[in-house]
Amino acid sequence: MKFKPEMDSIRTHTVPQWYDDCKLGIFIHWGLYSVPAWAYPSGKLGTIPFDERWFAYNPYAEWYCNSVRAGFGPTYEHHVKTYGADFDYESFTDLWKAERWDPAQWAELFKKSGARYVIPTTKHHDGFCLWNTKYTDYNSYQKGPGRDLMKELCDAVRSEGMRFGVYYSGMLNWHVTHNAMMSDYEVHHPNNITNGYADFAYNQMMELVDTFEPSVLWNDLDWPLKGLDDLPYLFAHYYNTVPEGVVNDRWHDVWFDYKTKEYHRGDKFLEQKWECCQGMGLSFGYNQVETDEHYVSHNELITLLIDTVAYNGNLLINVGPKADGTIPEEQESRLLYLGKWMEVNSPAIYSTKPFSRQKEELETGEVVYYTQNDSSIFLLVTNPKAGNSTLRIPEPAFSCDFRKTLGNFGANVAISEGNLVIDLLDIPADSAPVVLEFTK
Ligand SMILES: C[C@@H]1N[C@H](CN)[C@@H](O)[C@H](O)[C@@H]1O
Repeated sequence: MKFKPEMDSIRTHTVPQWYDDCKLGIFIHWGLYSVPAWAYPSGKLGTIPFDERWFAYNPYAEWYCNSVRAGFGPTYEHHVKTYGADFDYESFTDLWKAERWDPAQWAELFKKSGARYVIPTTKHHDGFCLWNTKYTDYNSYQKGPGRDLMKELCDAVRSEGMRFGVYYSGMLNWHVTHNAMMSDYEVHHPNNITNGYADFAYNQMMELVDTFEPSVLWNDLDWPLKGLDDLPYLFAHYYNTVPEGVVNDRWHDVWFDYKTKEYHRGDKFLEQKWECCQGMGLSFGYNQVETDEHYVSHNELITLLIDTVAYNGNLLINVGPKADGTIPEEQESRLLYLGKWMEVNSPAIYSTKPFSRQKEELETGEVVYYTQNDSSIFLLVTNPKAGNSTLRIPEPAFSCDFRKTLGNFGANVAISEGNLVIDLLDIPADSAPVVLEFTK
């Protein structure tokens, strides 16, 4: 076995090329919380103080159970009015049927979006498992849909040639703890997390590795503090089982292959491989309260991908399916639009590296990004003006030859008075970002 259960050995693992090259993944938050599918769209993570103002007004619909446990606030009031004060969260297993779910349809849509990996929630904070785990009967095979949702999805994703990863909520399990979490401290120090629970989480993670051989282990929030000594054994087993596997950075700083960001992106890492995850709206789980205005626009989604890739990141964009197994039209429409853009412009995305410059904001309002591969430099112009316009880029970062535009628009390129001058021609109204390729 190449990897031994000791951190000196684990630290020899490197990020496999596939993960660096693929750039775009699909996150899926689907679970019991998809039945009520209700949250107060209070604001983006990072814009609201991480105290009661966040936890009792949580825009994350997948936090429904905790929001109700708060005992006050809009979600609690909605629950009492809709289901009654005595309706406990576990009873949603009787209402979750997934009656319209076709995993092949999901996989086809994700493939069309240009995504190359898919990471579903196998168990979110509520503790309900979406695979036929032997460690609890609180799972989708024994209850609710009566199906091994993860096995069906894994097979469908892989049959479309995409990689399958697993999200697991290691630190939180609200089927085990029963108090409302109303502070960041409580989230990272849940009471009642015993050695027994740490063993449960370890055993489930090992079961996920052996059952699915996932390309990504995406643990969330943190790992049970009583189980930190188990992690070298988990990582060694994982890397020996899945040599091209990667793990994220939410394991109590014990180890990571790549760093993660969630919604707020701040300073990017650039030197360190990273991944940004977020919903298309304010929530990961489907929230029936959200309308199109809460969602990033179609072009903003593409810019999000560009702004991530230009800085050495991957974008893990989330899909929140409805309880019946259908994907909300607003989300499907954005994935198809992204996929159409990728059909033409993916050479500037897949298998690229950051350039010496990543982003420039021009005086005329356009924002220009750069990526590169071994033979080309790509210049990606977000929010280009409709019709014909001229971009002036002072002190250009390169003087190589303009090769072509990617897409149905024209461009004339010249160096003038030390500026790279680009005439963009025939840009449609409300255009998606446009890309020009230069030869090194
Ligand atoms: C991807 C997101 N991670 C946060 C924890 N930072 C979760 O609390 C949230 O529900 C979602 O799963």
